[in-house]
Amino acid sequence: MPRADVSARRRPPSAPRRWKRWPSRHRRTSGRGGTSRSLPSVGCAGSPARLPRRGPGERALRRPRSASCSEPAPNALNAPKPSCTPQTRSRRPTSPSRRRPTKSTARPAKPICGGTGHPRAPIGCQVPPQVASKRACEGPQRAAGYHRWVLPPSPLRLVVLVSGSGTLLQALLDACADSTYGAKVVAVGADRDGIAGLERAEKAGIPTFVRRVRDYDSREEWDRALADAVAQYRPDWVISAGFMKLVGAEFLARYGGRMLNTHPALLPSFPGAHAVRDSLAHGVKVTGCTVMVVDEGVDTGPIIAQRAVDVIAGDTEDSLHERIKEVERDLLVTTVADLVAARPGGRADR
Ligand SMILES: Nc1nc2c(c(=O)[nH]1)N[C@@H](CN(C=O)c1ccc(C(=O)N[C@@H](CCC(=O)O)C(=O)O)cc1)CN2
Ligand SMILES: NCC(=O)N[C@@H]1O[C@H](COP(=O)([O-])[O-])[C@@H](O)[C@H]1O
Repeated sequence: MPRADVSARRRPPSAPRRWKRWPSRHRRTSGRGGTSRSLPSVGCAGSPARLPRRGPGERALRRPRSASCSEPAPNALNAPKPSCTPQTRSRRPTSPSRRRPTKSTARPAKPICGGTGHPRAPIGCQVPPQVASKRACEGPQRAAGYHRWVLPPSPLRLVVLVSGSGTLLQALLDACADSTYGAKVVAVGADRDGIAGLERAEKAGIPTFVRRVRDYDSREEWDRALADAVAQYRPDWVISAGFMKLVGAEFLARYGGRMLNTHPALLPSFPGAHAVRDSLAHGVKVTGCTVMVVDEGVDTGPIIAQRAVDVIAGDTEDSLHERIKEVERDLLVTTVADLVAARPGGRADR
Protein backbone atom coordinates (compact mmCIF):
# COMPACT_ATOMS: atom_id res chain seq x y z
CA MET A 1 0.00 0.00 0.00
CA PRO A 2 1.48 3.44 -0.87
CA ARG A 3 2.38 5.52 2.18
CA ALA A 4 -0.01 8.43 2.63
CA ASP A 5 1.25 11.88 3.57
CA VAL A 6 1.76 11.40 7.28
CA SER A 7 1.73 15.11 8.17
CA ALA A 8 -1.58 15.60 6.37
CA ARG A 9 -3.07 12.62 8.15
CA ARG A 10 -1.91 13.85 11.52
CA ARG A 11 -3.40 17.35 11.16
CA PRO A 12 -6.96 17.54 12.52
CA PRO A 13 -9.53 18.93 10.02
CA SER A 14 -9.80 22.23 11.90
CA ALA A 15 -6.07 22.78 12.19
CA PRO A 16 -4.72 25.90 10.53
CA ARG A 17 -2.52 25.55 7.51
CA ARG A 18 -0.54 28.59 8.52
CA TRP A 19 -0.44 30.88 11.48
CA LYS A 20 -1.46 34.48 11.14
CA ARG A 21 -0.45 37.56 12.96
CA TRP A 22 -2.89 39.16 15.31
CA PRO A 23 -3.11 42.97 14.80
CA SER A 24 -6.13 44.35 13.03
CA ARG A 25 -6.36 47.51 10.95
CA HIS A 26 -9.89 48.06 12.29
CA ARG A 27 -8.85 48.94 15.81
CA ARG A 28 -9.93 52.34 16.96
CA THR A 29 -7.05 54.75 16.95
CA SER A 30 -7.06 58.10 18.66
CA GLY A 31 -8.05 60.99 16.47
CA ARG A 32 -10.34 59.02 14.17
CA GLY A 33 -13.26 61.14 15.20
CA GLY A 34 -16.30 60.30 17.23
CA THR A 35 -16.50 59.48 20.85
CA SER A 36 -16.92 56.20 22.57
CA ARG A 37 -17.09 54.73 25.99
CA SER A 38 -15.59 51.54 27.23
CA LEU A 39 -17.52 48.47 26.20
CA PRO A 40 -19.03 45.91 28.50
CA SER A 41 -16.73 42.95 28.72
CA VAL A 42 -19.00 40.35 27.21
CA GLY A 43 -17.37 37.46 25.49
CA CYS A 44 -18.32 34.29 23.72
CA ALA A 45 -21.61 32.65 24.50
CA GLY A 46 -19.75 29.40 24.93
CA SER A 47 -16.67 29.03 27.07
CA PRO A 48 -14.06 31.51 25.96
CA ALA A 49 -10.64 30.64 27.18
CA ARG A 50 -8.97 33.30 29.23
CA LEU A 51 -5.63 33.13 27.59
CA PRO A 52 -2.36 33.80 29.32
CA ARG A 53 -0.72 37.14 28.75
CA ARG A 54 2.11 37.25 26.31
CA GLY A 55 5.62 38.01 27.35
CA PRO A 56 7.62 40.79 25.70
CA GLY A 57 8.64 39.87 22.20
CA GLU A 58 6.24 36.96 21.95
CA ARG A 59 3.78 36.92 19.07
CA ALA A 60 0.18 35.90 19.34
CA LEU A 61 -1.18 33.69 16.65
CA ARG A 62 -4.72 33.33 15.38
CA ARG A 63 -6.89 30.34 16.07
CA PRO A 64 -8.51 28.79 13.00
CA ARG A 65 -11.60 30.68 11.79
CA SER A 66 -13.58 27.49 11.71
CA ALA A 67 -13.36 27.02 15.45
CA SER A 68 -16.48 28.18 17.23
CA CYS A 69 -16.72 29.94 20.56
CA SER A 70 -18.51 27.03 22.12
CA GLU A 71 -15.70 24.66 21.44
CA PRO A 72 -13.46 23.85 24.36
CA ALA A 73 -10.43 26.06 24.75
CA PRO A 74 -7.37 24.56 23.17
CA ASN A 75 -4.87 23.08 25.54
CA ALA A 76 -1.89 20.85 25.31
CA LEU A 77 -4.14 17.91 24.59
CA ASN A 78 -6.35 19.25 21.84
CA ALA A 79 -4.52 22.25 20.39
CA PRO A 80 -3.69 21.97 16.70
CA LYS A 81 0.00 21.24 16.34
CA PRO A 82 1.96 22.84 13.55
CA SER A 83 5.17 21.07 12.79
CA CYS A 84 8.54 22.01 14.29
CA THR A 85 10.52 24.92 12.97
CA PRO A 86 14.03 23.44 12.72
CA GLN A 87 15.83 26.82 12.64
CA THR A 88 14.68 27.51 16.19
CA ARG A 89 16.62 24.63 17.67
CA SER A 90 20.04 23.19 17.10
CA ARG A 91 19.03 19.58 17.54
CA ARG A 92 15.64 18.40 16.44
CA PRO A 93 14.16 16.50 19.35
CA THR A 94 12.06 13.44 18.87
CA SER A 95 8.52 14.71 18.73
CA PRO A 96 6.20 12.74 21.00
CA SER A 97 3.59 12.46 18.29
CA ARG A 98 6.13 10.99 15.83
CA ARG A 99 6.62 7.98 18.07
CA ARG A 100 4.53 4.96 17.35
CA PRO A 101 1.94 4.75 20.09
CA THR A 102 2.59 1.88 22.41
CA LYS A 103 0.89 1.08 25.67
CA SER A 104 3.31 3.33 27.52
CA THR A 105 3.17 6.25 25.05
CA ALA A 106 -0.54 6.17 24.20
CA ARG A 107 -1.07 9.15 26.50
CA PRO A 108 0.42 12.45 25.22
CA ALA A 109 4.06 12.59 26.20
CA LYS A 110 5.12 15.31 28.60
CA PRO A 111 6.97 18.11 26.83
CA ILE A 112 10.30 19.20 28.27
CA CYS A 113 10.73 22.80 29.43
CA GLY A 114 13.36 25.35 28.53
CA GLY A 115 16.08 25.83 25.98
CA THR A 116 14.50 27.26 22.82
CA GLY A 117 15.27 30.95 23.11
CA HIS A 118 12.66 31.88 25.62
CA PRO A 119 13.85 30.68 29.01
CA ARG A 120 10.62 28.86 29.67
CA ALA A 121 9.47 28.00 26.19
CA PRO A 122 8.82 24.32 25.73
CA ILE A 123 10.96 22.09 23.59
CA GLY A 124 10.24 18.57 22.64
CA CYS A 125 6.79 19.64 21.47
CA GLN A 126 5.48 20.72 18.12
CA VAL A 127 4.29 24.25 18.86
CA PRO A 128 6.70 26.95 17.72
CA PRO A 129 8.43 28.48 20.74
CA GLN A 130 7.06 31.96 20.10
CA VAL A 131 3.55 30.58 20.63
CA ALA A 132 4.27 29.41 24.11
CA SER A 133 3.14 31.57 26.97
CA LYS A 134 5.70 33.07 29.27
CA ARG A 135 3.83 31.14 31.94
CA ALA A 136 3.58 28.03 29.86
CA CYS A 137 5.53 25.91 32.24
CA GLU A 138 4.27 27.35 35.50
CA GLY A 139 1.44 26.37 37.79
CA PRO A 140 -0.79 23.34 37.64
CA GLN A 141 0.00 22.72 34.00
CA ARG A 142 3.60 22.21 34.90
CA ALA A 143 2.68 20.00 37.80
CA ALA A 144 0.53 17.95 35.47
CA GLY A 145 3.28 17.96 32.89
CA TYR A 146 1.17 19.74 30.28
CA HIS A 147 1.55 23.14 28.68
CA ARG A 148 -1.05 25.71 27.72
CA TRP A 149 -0.50 27.30 24.35
CA VAL A 150 -1.25 30.94 23.60
CA LEU A 151 -3.81 30.90 20.83
CA PRO A 152 -6.17 33.79 20.09
CA PRO A 153 -9.92 33.34 20.54
CA SER A 154 -12.32 32.44 17.75
CA PRO A 155 -13.92 35.27 15.77
CA LEU A 156 -16.79 37.01 17.56
CA ARG A 157 -20.03 35.50 16.22
CA LEU A 158 -22.52 38.13 15.00
CA VAL A 159 -26.16 37.72 14.01
CA VAL A 160 -27.20 40.86 12.12
CA LEU A 161 -30.86 41.95 11.95
CA VAL A 162 -31.98 44.09 9.00
CA SER A 163 -35.17 45.55 7.49
CA GLY A 164 -33.97 47.44 4.42
CA SER A 165 -31.15 48.01 1.98
CA GLY A 166 -28.51 46.56 4.30
CA THR A 167 -25.60 48.91 3.59
CA LEU A 168 -24.60 48.75 7.26
CA LEU A 169 -24.67 44.95 7.03
CA GLN A 170 -22.50 45.17 3.91
CA ALA A 171 -19.93 47.24 5.78
CA LEU A 172 -19.75 44.52 8.43
CA LEU A 173 -19.52 41.77 5.82
CA ASP A 174 -16.66 43.61 4.13
CA ALA A 175 -14.85 44.09 7.43
CA CYS A 176 -15.33 40.44 8.39
CA ALA A 177 -13.78 39.36 5.09
CA ASP A 178 -10.48 40.51 6.60
CA SER A 179 -9.38 37.61 8.80
CA THR A 180 -7.66 39.99 11.22
CA TYR A 181 -10.92 41.77 12.04
CA GLY A 182 -11.86 39.20 14.68
CA ALA A 183 -15.59 38.90 14.00
CA LYS A 184 -17.78 37.02 11.57
CA VAL A 185 -21.42 37.34 10.54
CA VAL A 186 -22.91 33.89 11.16
CA ALA A 187 -26.48 34.72 10.10
CA VAL A 188 -28.69 37.58 8.96
CA GLY A 189 -32.31 37.90 10.11
CA ALA A 190 -35.12 40.14 8.93
CA ASP A 191 -38.71 41.06 9.79
CA ARG A 192 -39.73 41.09 6.12
CA ASP A 193 -39.04 39.32 2.81
CA GLY A 194 -37.68 40.71 -0.42
CA ILE A 195 -35.23 43.26 0.92
CA ALA A 196 -31.78 44.03 -0.42
CA GLY A 197 -30.27 43.30 2.99
CA LEU A 198 -31.20 39.61 2.66
CA GLU A 199 -29.84 39.51 -0.89
CA ARG A 200 -26.51 40.87 0.33
CA ALA A 201 -26.32 38.10 2.92
CA GLU A 202 -27.20 35.40 0.39
CA LYS A 203 -24.59 36.74 -2.02
CA ALA A 204 -22.02 36.46 0.74
CA GLY A 205 -23.10 32.88 1.47
CA ILE A 206 -24.46 33.76 4.92
CA PRO A 207 -27.56 31.91 6.19
CA THR A 208 -30.71 34.05 6.47
CA PHE A 209 -34.05 33.82 8.25
CA VAL A 210 -37.25 35.90 8.19
CA ARG A 211 -39.73 36.25 11.05
CA ARG A 212 -42.71 38.49 10.15
CA VAL A 213 -44.85 39.89 12.96
CA ARG A 214 -48.03 39.19 11.00
CA ASP A 215 -47.32 35.45 10.90
CA TYR A 216 -47.72 35.18 14.69
CA ASP A 217 -50.77 35.45 16.95
CA SER A 218 -49.13 37.99 19.22
CA ARG A 219 -46.12 40.26 19.39
CA GLU A 220 -44.79 38.10 22.24
CA GLU A 221 -44.91 35.00 20.06
CA TRP A 222 -43.06 36.82 17.29
CA ASP A 223 -40.49 38.00 19.80
CA ARG A 224 -39.91 34.44 21.02
CA ALA A 225 -39.72 33.13 17.44
CA LEU A 226 -37.16 35.79 16.57
CA ALA A 227 -35.10 34.92 19.65
CA ASP A 228 -35.29 31.20 18.78
CA ALA A 229 -34.14 31.85 15.23
CA VAL A 230 -31.22 33.94 16.44
CA ALA A 231 -30.30 31.28 19.03
CA GLN A 232 -29.71 28.68 16.32
CA TYR A 233 -26.58 30.58 15.35
CA ARG A 234 -25.15 30.95 18.89
CA PRO A 235 -24.18 34.61 18.51
CA ASP A 236 -21.88 36.41 20.89
CA TRP A 237 -23.58 39.66 19.81
CA VAL A 238 -26.76 40.57 17.93
CA ILE A 239 -26.44 43.65 15.75
CA SER A 240 -29.55 45.62 14.85
CA ALA A 241 -28.42 47.33 11.64
CA GLY A 242 -31.46 49.11 10.26
CA PHE A 243 -33.83 46.65 11.95
CA MET A 244 -37.17 48.45 12.22
CA LYS A 245 -38.86 46.41 14.94
CA LEU A 246 -38.71 46.84 18.68
CA VAL A 247 -37.66 43.65 20.42
CA GLY A 248 -39.47 42.65 23.60
CA ALA A 249 -38.89 41.09 26.99
CA GLU A 250 -38.32 37.52 25.78
CA PHE A 251 -35.71 38.59 23.27
CA LEU A 252 -33.96 40.82 25.78
CA ALA A 253 -33.99 38.09 28.43
CA ARG A 254 -31.72 36.16 26.10
CA TYR A 255 -29.76 38.89 24.37
CA GLY A 256 -30.02 41.92 26.65
CA GLY A 257 -26.58 43.42 27.19
CA ARG A 258 -25.24 41.89 23.99
CA MET A 259 -27.42 43.50 21.33
CA LEU A 260 -26.13 46.62 19.61
CA ASN A 261 -28.28 49.04 17.65
CA THR A 262 -27.19 51.80 15.34
CA HIS A 263 -29.41 54.86 15.08
CA PRO A 264 -29.32 57.79 12.61
CA ALA A 265 -29.38 60.63 15.17
CA LEU A 266 -27.48 61.81 18.20
CA LEU A 267 -29.38 60.06 20.98
CA PRO A 268 -31.01 60.84 23.31
CA SER A 269 -32.38 63.30 20.73
CA PHE A 270 -34.76 61.90 18.12
CA PRO A 271 -35.29 58.29 19.11
CA GLY A 272 -37.69 56.10 17.17
CA ALA A 273 -38.33 54.91 13.64
CA HIS A 274 -38.14 58.34 11.90
CA ALA A 275 -35.09 59.97 13.40
CA VAL A 276 -33.80 61.77 10.29
CA ARG A 277 -37.21 63.20 9.42
CA ASP A 278 -37.74 64.32 13.02
CA SER A 279 -34.28 65.95 13.19
CA LEU A 280 -34.87 67.94 9.99
CA ALA A 281 -38.33 68.95 11.14
CA HIS A 282 -36.83 70.26 14.35
CA GLY A 283 -34.32 72.34 12.37
CA VAL A 284 -31.13 70.93 13.91
CA LYS A 285 -27.87 72.11 12.33
CA VAL A 286 -25.81 69.18 13.54
CA THR A 287 -27.01 65.60 13.76
CA GLY A 288 -25.18 62.27 13.49
CA CYS A 289 -25.39 58.64 14.49
CA THR A 290 -25.27 56.60 17.66
CA VAL A 291 -24.32 53.02 18.44
CA MET A 292 -25.99 51.86 21.64
CA VAL A 293 -26.83 48.74 23.59
CA VAL A 294 -30.50 47.82 23.19
CA ASP A 295 -32.69 47.80 26.29
CA GLU A 296 -36.46 47.57 26.81
CA GLY A 297 -37.04 51.25 25.95
CA VAL A 298 -37.03 52.86 22.51
CA ASP A 299 -33.41 53.90 21.87
CA THR A 300 -32.80 54.49 25.56
CA GLY A 301 -29.97 51.97 26.11
CA PRO A 302 -26.38 52.84 27.06
CA ILE A 303 -24.63 54.87 24.38
CA ILE A 304 -21.39 53.26 23.15
CA ALA A 305 -20.23 55.61 20.37
CA GLN A 306 -21.41 58.66 18.46
CA ARG A 307 -20.31 60.76 15.50
CA ALA A 308 -21.60 64.11 14.31
CA VAL A 309 -22.76 65.05 10.81
CA ASP A 310 -23.54 68.60 9.66
CA VAL A 311 -26.94 69.40 8.23
CA ILE A 312 -26.52 71.30 4.94
CA ALA A 313 -28.97 73.91 3.63
CA GLY A 314 -31.38 72.21 1.25
CA ASP A 315 -30.92 68.77 2.80
CA THR A 316 -33.81 66.38 2.29
CA GLU A 317 -34.50 63.38 4.50
CA ASP A 318 -32.83 61.15 1.89
CA SER A 319 -29.74 63.30 1.29
CA LEU A 320 -29.10 63.78 5.00
CA HIS A 321 -29.71 60.10 5.77
CA GLU A 322 -27.24 59.06 3.08
CA ARG A 323 -24.50 61.29 4.57
CA ILE A 324 -25.27 59.97 8.04
CA LYS A 325 -25.04 56.38 6.81
CA GLU A 326 -21.58 56.99 5.32
CA VAL A 327 -20.36 57.86 8.82
CA GLU A 328 -22.56 55.26 10.50
CA ARG A 329 -21.05 52.36 8.55
CA ASP A 330 -17.56 53.19 9.73
CA LEU A 331 -18.75 53.78 13.29
CA LEU A 332 -20.44 50.36 13.42
CA VAL A 333 -17.40 48.54 11.99
CA THR A 334 -15.12 50.30 14.47
CA THR A 335 -17.42 49.59 17.41
CA VAL A 336 -17.53 45.88 16.60
CA ALA A 337 -13.73 45.90 16.45
CA ASP A 338 -13.85 47.37 19.96
CA LEU A 339 -16.11 44.50 21.06
CA VAL A 340 -13.50 42.08 19.77
CA ALA A 341 -10.80 43.89 21.69
CA ALA A 342 -12.86 44.13 24.88
CA ARG A 343 -13.81 40.50 25.32
CA PRO A 344 -11.85 38.18 27.59
CA GLY A 345 -8.80 37.08 25.67
CA GLY A 346 -9.42 39.86 23.12
CA ARG A 347 -6.68 42.20 22.01
CA ALA A 348 -7.14 44.71 24.83
CA ASP A 349 -7.00 41.87 27.36
CA ARG A 350 -3.67 40.55 26.21
N1 LIG B 1 -36.46 47.14 22.61
C1 LIG B 1 -35.81 47.80 21.63
N2 LIG B 1 -35.81 47.27 20.39
C2 LIG B 1 -35.12 47.92 19.41
C3 LIG B 1 -34.47 49.15 19.67
C4 LIG B 1 -34.50 49.64 20.99
O1 LIG B 1 -33.92 50.70 21.32
N3 LIG B 1 -35.18 48.94 21.95
N4 LIG B 1 -33.87 49.84 18.62
C5 LIG B 1 -34.36 49.40 17.33
C6 LIG B 1 -34.03 50.21 16.15
N5 LIG B 1 -34.81 51.46 16.17
C7 LIG B 1 -34.06 52.60 16.14
O2 LIG B 1 -32.89 52.63 16.30
C8 LIG B 1 -36.20 51.45 16.12
C9 LIG B 1 -36.84 50.59 15.25
C10 LIG B 1 -38.22 50.56 15.21
C11 LIG B 1 -38.98 51.38 16.01
C12 LIG B 1 -40.45 51.29 15.97
O3 LIG B 1 -41.15 52.11 16.51
N6 LIG B 1 -40.92 50.24 15.29
C13 LIG B 1 -42.31 49.91 15.15
C14 LIG B 1 -42.64 49.67 13.69
C15 LIG B 1 -42.23 50.83 12.85
C16 LIG B 1 -42.17 50.46 11.38
O4 LIG B 1 -42.21 49.27 11.03
O5 LIG B 1 -42.02 51.39 10.58
C17 LIG B 1 -42.58 48.58 15.86
O6 LIG B 1 -41.63 47.90 16.28
O7 LIG B 1 -43.75 48.24 15.98
C18 LIG B 1 -38.34 52.23 16.89
C19 LIG B 1 -36.95 52.26 16.95
C20 LIG B 1 -34.17 47.92 17.19
N7 LIG B 1 -35.05 47.38 18.16
N1 LIG C 1 -34.31 53.47 14.22
C1 LIG C 1 -33.66 52.50 13.40
C2 LIG C 1 -33.13 53.19 12.16
O1 LIG C 1 -33.61 54.20 11.74
N2 LIG C 1 -32.11 52.57 11.60
C3 LIG C 1 -31.42 53.11 10.48
O2 LIG C 1 -31.74 52.52 9.28
C4 LIG C 1 -30.65 52.70 8.38
C5 LIG C 1 -30.34 51.39 7.74
O3 LIG C 1 -29.59 51.56 6.60
P1 LIG C 1 -29.19 50.32 5.66
O4 LIG C 1 -30.45 49.50 5.43
O5 LIG C 1 -28.65 50.93 4.44
O6 LIG C 1 -28.16 49.54 6.40
C6 LIG C 1 -29.49 53.22 9.22
O7 LIG C 1 -29.33 54.60 9.09
C7 LIG C 1 -29.95 52.90 10.61
O8 LIG C 1 -29.43 53.73 11.58
